[in-house]
Amino acid sequence: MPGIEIVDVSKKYSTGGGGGVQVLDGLSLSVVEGEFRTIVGPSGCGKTTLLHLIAGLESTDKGYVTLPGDGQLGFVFQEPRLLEWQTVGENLKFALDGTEIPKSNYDSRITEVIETVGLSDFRDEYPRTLSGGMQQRVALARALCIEPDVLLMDEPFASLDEITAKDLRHDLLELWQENSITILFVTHDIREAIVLSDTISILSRKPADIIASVDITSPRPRELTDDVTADYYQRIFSKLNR
Ligand SMILES: Nc1ncnc2c1ncn2[C@@H]1O[C@H](COP(=O)(O)OP(=O)(O)OP(=O)(O)O)[C@@H](O)[C@H]1O
Repeated sequence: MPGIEIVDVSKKYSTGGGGGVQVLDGLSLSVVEGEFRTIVGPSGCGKTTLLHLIAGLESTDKGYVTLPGDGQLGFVFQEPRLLEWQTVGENLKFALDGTEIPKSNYDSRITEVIETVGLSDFRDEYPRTLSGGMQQRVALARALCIEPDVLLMDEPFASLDEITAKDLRHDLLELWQENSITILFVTHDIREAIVLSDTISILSRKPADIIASVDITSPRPRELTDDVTADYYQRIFSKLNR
């Protein structure tokens, strides 16, 4: 089934001094529908730019992107980016307002998604009263409540402590397995990528190209400390470091 198709995409940012920064130059990538794909690559190579182009937050100079299903898209950033003056429930309602989902379904949808991320008792709380990990759970709930076909995740666990990140990785995999969502995940953490992904695509320095895509075939659940994780790490790191 067609998933995310990124076809011959180029992007150059203009800079103050003229010239500009060519971040992507004819990049193509196919992600199968329902796949969990992770992108790793050197800092500044264009990973966030790629997610922004897929989400339509930036426009491409050349090439195009197609999405599976109705193209409904959820985005989870490194920071939760919640509306501080709205409760957890209101934050989700705000996201639903941008969709075709009938208003009469909002309440049940919000109840279901908040329960899924384990925050049922916090629906009427304001973000500032929640820990960083709980806020990131709300951000995940907000992305999920719109019934996305695609979830784009830009280093979503990078600012969390390791225990919280581990819990969230576990929950994310469960959610992904229960709902047929195509996930494109960006991380600096190669071991995190191995624990989560079906396939890891390694980007070069900018203008970014795909150096290699490595299928992770070991059975889930996987741990950061597994021997097989260490083997994949060596393989991926050596390609990344070329
Ligand atoms: N709006 C912008 N205007 C000009 N240059 C930009 C803009 N956004 C990003 N860049 C530049 O484009 C390049 C790619 O940035 P991007 O954030 O996509 O990389 P990244 O791989 O996500 O980086 P990191 O891993 O450090 O988060 C960088 O050199 C960055 O400075």
